[in-house]
Amino acid sequence: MQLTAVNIYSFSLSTPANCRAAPRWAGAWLGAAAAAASCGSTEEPCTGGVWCRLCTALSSASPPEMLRGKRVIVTGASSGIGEQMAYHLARMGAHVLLTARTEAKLQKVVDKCLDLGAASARYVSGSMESTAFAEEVVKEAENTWGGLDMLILNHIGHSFFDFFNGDVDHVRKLMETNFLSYVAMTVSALPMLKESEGSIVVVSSVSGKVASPFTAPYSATKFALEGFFSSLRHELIIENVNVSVTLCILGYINTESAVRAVSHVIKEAPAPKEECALEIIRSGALRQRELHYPASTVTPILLLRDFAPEFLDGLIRSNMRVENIKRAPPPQGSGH
Ligand SMILES: NC(=O)C1=CN([C@@H]2O[C@H](COP(=O)(O)OP(=O)(O)OC[C@H]3O[C@@H](n4cnc5c(N)ncnc54)[C@H](OP(=O)(O)O)[C@@H]3O)[C@@H](O)[C@H]2O)C=CC1
Ligand SMILES: C[C@H](CCC(=O)NCCS(=O)(=O)O)[C@H]1CC[C@H]2[C@@H]3C(=O)C[C@@H]4C[C@H](O)CC[C@]4(C)[C@H]3CC[C@]12C
Repeated sequence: MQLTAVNIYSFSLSTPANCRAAPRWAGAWLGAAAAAASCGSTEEPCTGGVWCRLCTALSSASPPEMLRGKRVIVTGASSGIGEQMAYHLARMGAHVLLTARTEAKLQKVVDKCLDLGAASARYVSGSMESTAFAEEVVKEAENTWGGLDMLILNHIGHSFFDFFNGDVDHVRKLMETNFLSYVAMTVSALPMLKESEGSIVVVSSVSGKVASPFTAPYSATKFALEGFFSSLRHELIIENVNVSVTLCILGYINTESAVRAVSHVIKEAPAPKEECALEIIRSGALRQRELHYPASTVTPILLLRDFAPEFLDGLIRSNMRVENIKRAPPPQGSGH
């Protein structure tokens, strides 16, 4: 096996020539030498997806050198997984533009990013309920950097883990925050991403693939992301546009807001946000189609969805302490 290794965080990364996903980023980010490398494997031709054994082996690597000096927007970066992504990117020497609503938290994250070694770090605060703000964030990147390499769409608006109470306004607001703003940022960023042959990373959930109780509005926004960005991926490929779209399918992660919302109901232990954040960055840098994290729970769920959907539905309900859900009152005028 002949591999081109790239300096790595704690592992090593190689670029196989028979991997359809690799030459794209290898050519653009690592130079012709890396792109010409070959792993020589004839065992399993790569599909460019998460199922390729070769890619899976390679994905035990982290891509910090690939991100050095790259210009990255991270949304929802004031807490949780977004905050952790900002720190990883900073350690990798990227330029980061962070956004969320709470200015005080963003300032702290920016300060820490600078301490950790970010090439530069700044923030724009505002609410993604407005597509005008979503566009403003991308404009800020254009004005500051004159380009963009990676757009990480991660924020979510507040939702409830509860029976759906008939609040249509909440569903509309959540669609605007969790879905429409993602579309608006992508539209504004595409010219710069085409220019840099960059990447779009969409942070979604198992809830965007399989519905569970108590997440109706949230789940709807995540299913919408899958439909929109999977269609967009097709169109970019048809038009030979070298911008990758990575959809991150996450299970339960130990962020404060998630643990607060569901720990009294969900029996399983959450996966660590730090590792999750690193996996998201890696999957984007490697231009993977999808990330499943943690794979040990997400991958079996997706298999059961296709082969035994009713069994899966029963399993989902039986893994919840439904008796611990305290119904919130319906909104006024909902007729419930
Ligand atoms: N944690 C989990 O178990 C899972 C998470 N995911 C996904 O991972 C991503 C991150 O989740 P997680 O880290 O847990 O979330 P957090 O609640 O920790 O973070 C949410 C972020 O979004 C920001 N935000 C909230 N409302 C708005 C708004 N209206 N406009 C702009 N920004 C806003 C928050 O900052 P501020 O309040 O300052 O605006 C914060 O930075 C989400 O896409 C989520 O769906 C998927 C599966 C599981
Ligand atoms: C209910 C959680 C959303 C909490 C929230 O409102 N965050 C924003 C806070 S802020 O406005 O103050 O900033 C849900 C977020 C992630 C969900 C979990 C998930 O996506 C994975 C699982 C999917 C499965 O279908 C249901 C259980 C999940 C653990 C799911 C539970 C609800 C969330 C924690």
